[in-house]
Amino acid sequence: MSYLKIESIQKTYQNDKPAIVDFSLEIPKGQIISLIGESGSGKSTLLRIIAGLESKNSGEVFLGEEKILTPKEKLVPGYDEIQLVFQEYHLYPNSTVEENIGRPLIQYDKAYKKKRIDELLKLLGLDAFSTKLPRQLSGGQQQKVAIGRALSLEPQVILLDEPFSSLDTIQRRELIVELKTIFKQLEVTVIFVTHDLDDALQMTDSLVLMHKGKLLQKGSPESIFEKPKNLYAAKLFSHLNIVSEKPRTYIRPSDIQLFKSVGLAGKVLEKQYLVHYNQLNVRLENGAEWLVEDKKRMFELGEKVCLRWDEKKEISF
Ligand SMILES: Nc1ncnc2c1ncn2[C@@H]1O[C@H](COP(=O)(O)OP(=O)(O)OP(=O)(O)O)[C@@H](O)[C@H]1O
Repeated sequence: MSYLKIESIQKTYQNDKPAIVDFSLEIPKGQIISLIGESGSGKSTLLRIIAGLESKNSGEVFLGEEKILTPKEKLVPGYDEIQLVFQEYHLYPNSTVEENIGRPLIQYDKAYKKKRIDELLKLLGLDAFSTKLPRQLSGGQQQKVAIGRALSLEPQVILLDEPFSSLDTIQRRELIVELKTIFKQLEVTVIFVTHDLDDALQMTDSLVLMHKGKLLQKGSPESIFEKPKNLYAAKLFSHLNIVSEKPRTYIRPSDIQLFKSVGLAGKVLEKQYLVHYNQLNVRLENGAEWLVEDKKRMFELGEKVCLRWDEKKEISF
């Protein structure tokens, strides 16, 4: 049974084009999904609507049986059960780590508060930093404090709005792996908003693509990679080379094999060393420029290279 149910949400900010267009999605309890979309596609607006922090023109959000009310319908907007975490940590700079985590528990019994803070410090590996101030921590640790604070009220749903964007790649990867384990352990339902496909894939194998306010495609990375719904969905995964003799047909660099002779001939214009291959920019005889992957690092600048691929790998729209 779906736990978080988003039904036909429509949202237009005043005098503007629609930010969310007929968006529906059902997420089972404890599932982690990544919501991917370019800037302005409506991701943050959708999260705020789910959290009950933003008005909408029509549609409903349900958490289990409970209908999520908008700020106009509820005296105190938002829900303890649904917590939003942002890119900016919004920590209290003069409060310690444990004080920051315990902030939402201000009205709770002292003993419970202490127990809950200790649990979260341990869960997040922040025990050693409990009396430190936010500025004494790394970016990744500060974000963990913000997530600890969001977890303090034992929410059912965590909405992560590009929470790792200000961290460097290594910090981000480590934090994603760590948090994924924690979220699974807590059986919390998570929507992870990002514009970075790699981050999304590290977090989950359940993707939702959002484009211009609409749900474009959802499913596993494999299914979207193999059958992208449009050019935007396809390009999220890799560059696409245009197969010029066929209308609206493309081939991915990773699906092209390179040979010294026989195949579509071209000349290496540029060579870029990447971790697993050299990326070549090849000018074909018809003047088109293609990106290909030289996995054996065989070809040099100016050299002739011949390209072949399986037609079944071509993507057409
Ligand atoms: N408070 C607001 N008032 C008016 N328009 C807004 C407001 N917030 C967002 N918008 C508009 O709604 C659309 C969706 O914005 P939103 O921030 O939800 O997208 P996003 O996918 O989260 O983008 P980003 O990745 O840049 O944060 C954009 O056209 C944006 O300009």
